[in-house]
Amino acid sequence: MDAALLTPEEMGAADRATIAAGTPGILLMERAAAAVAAAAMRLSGDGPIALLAGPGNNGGDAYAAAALLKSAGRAVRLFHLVAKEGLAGDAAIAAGAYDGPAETLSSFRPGDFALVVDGLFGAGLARPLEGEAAAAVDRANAAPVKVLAIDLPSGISGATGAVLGTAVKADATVTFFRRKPGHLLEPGRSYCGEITVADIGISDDVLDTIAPTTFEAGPALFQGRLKVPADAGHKYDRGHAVVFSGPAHQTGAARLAATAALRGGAGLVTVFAPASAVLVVAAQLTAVMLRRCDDAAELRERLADDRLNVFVLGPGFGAGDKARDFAQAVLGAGRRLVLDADGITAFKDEPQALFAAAGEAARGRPGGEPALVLTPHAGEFKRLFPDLAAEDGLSKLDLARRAAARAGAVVVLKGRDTVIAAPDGRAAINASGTAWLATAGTGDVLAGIVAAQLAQGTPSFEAAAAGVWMHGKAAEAFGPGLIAEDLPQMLPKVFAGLCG
Ligand SMILES: NC(=O)C1=CN([C@@H]2O[C@H](COP(=O)(O)OP(=O)(O)OC[C@H]3O[C@@H](n4cnc5c(N)ncnc54)[C@H](OP(=O)(O)O)[C@@H]3O)[C@@H](O)[C@H]2O)[C@@H](O)CC1
Ligand SMILES: [K+]
Repeated sequence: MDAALLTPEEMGAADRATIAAGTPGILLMERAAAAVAAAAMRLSGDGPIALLAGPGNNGGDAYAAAALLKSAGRAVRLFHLVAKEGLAGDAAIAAGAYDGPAETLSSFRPGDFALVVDGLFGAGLARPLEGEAAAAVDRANAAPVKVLAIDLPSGISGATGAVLGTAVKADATVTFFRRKPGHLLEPGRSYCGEITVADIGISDDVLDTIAPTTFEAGPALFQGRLKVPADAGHKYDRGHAVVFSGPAHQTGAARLAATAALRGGAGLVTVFAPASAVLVVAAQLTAVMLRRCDDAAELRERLADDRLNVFVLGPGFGAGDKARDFAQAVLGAGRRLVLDADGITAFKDEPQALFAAAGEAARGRPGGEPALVLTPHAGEFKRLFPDLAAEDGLSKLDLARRAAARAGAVVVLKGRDTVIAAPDGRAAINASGTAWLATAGTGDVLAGIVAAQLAQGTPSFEAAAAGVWMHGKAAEAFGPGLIAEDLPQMLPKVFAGLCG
């Protein structure tokens, strides 16, 4: 449960369960404030600190942090959106215990301070910022002053990462117990700066009843399900992945995916190429094998070999009838399929045919496990799910979840904050990677790495989450100047970090 991300409602439930079990709310607030004060000391040097306090418990944290900083001898001034008398509950108690200077938010001038601590809104943000609060945020953002956000930068939705009205651009954010989706989803992630998760004494046991369904895509989520090569294992224990190549003039994408599948841990990888492309592909492959596969009839013959357990279709393939026929043949044979790029586009006029085949294939698998993994970027997503893409107010998390449920597939909605969603409602947000991943061919590599995890027998949701995370880590390991070909070569480093 270390990977869990809590929605603001789930965080409220964690808070209430902890209070009901005997820890007073004001104690949680004091611990939260202690973590904020420690970060503020670190960030402010010896300079003066402004604390902005909103109308709820986020403001309460600001009052309690102000009291701690003041008693540590620091120069603090507090600016409030609502006077003390307007506060309730723990926030009122914290405000009552603070005896330092407090002024209205309209008199806040960021230039007077070394650090601004943002305690305007956190998990309780319910609508766009406006008026005095929005003006204060805009002043802070325009000034060359460091900002530390309490829980979330004010204006960022904890549930979706969206900016509501305007939002604080923080250098650092201190949150409590577990992060929220808004800390990892863009644009929220870019507004948070460096994120610290403070332990305020909420027990992990509360998660048993909350049963979170959103996670960070990282080892804490998938490591227990990942297959690492066994000491005495045979290459067939690690599966046999097949990547379909396009015609002779576009084989590069399949070769990239195939190399990535091999480096990603598949025991064997074969490229299936049309007769016209066989010589071109053969000239450029070594450990990856090659077979001719011209049409659906030939593919059905090849599918009689049930050691071929995972297929990648789409990179450089062409988005015509053949892509649809091949995808349906693979799913019809009950094999797992990573459908990417042209493979996705091929179904734009009849997505239901794909979803029906995916549903049928899943029903034939143990536990109804999804057989199809879709890896669209935003444009491809729109082709398969135009109504969802057009609907207002859906976060990337909502989009991927709704699509996964409809398609009976694991959906990997790609981007800087890739979301992986399963039909059962679980979703993961990836935070690994660098801006250098936005380059040609990296999607082909991702499809190959995901296929490798599937080939080894990792369940579809975890395999997709692991593949996305590894892909990002490979980019981080390479650093600047990355092109797609560099990613597979970085995978040994990623595995070294994972397997020790
Ligand atoms: N959970 C935990 O374990 C712990 C949580 N802690 C802290 O509590 C924080 C959550 O506190 P919270 O629930 O009081 O919400 P918070 O963000 O302070 O704001 C709610 C207030 O803002 C108002 N309001 C909303 N939007 C607005 C807008 N645009 N413009 C103007 N007003 C707006 C809203 O008004 P209403 O919607 O009711 O009209 C309500 O009055 C959390 O982030 C963390 O810092 C810690 O103390 C330790 C333990
Ligand atoms: K805040």
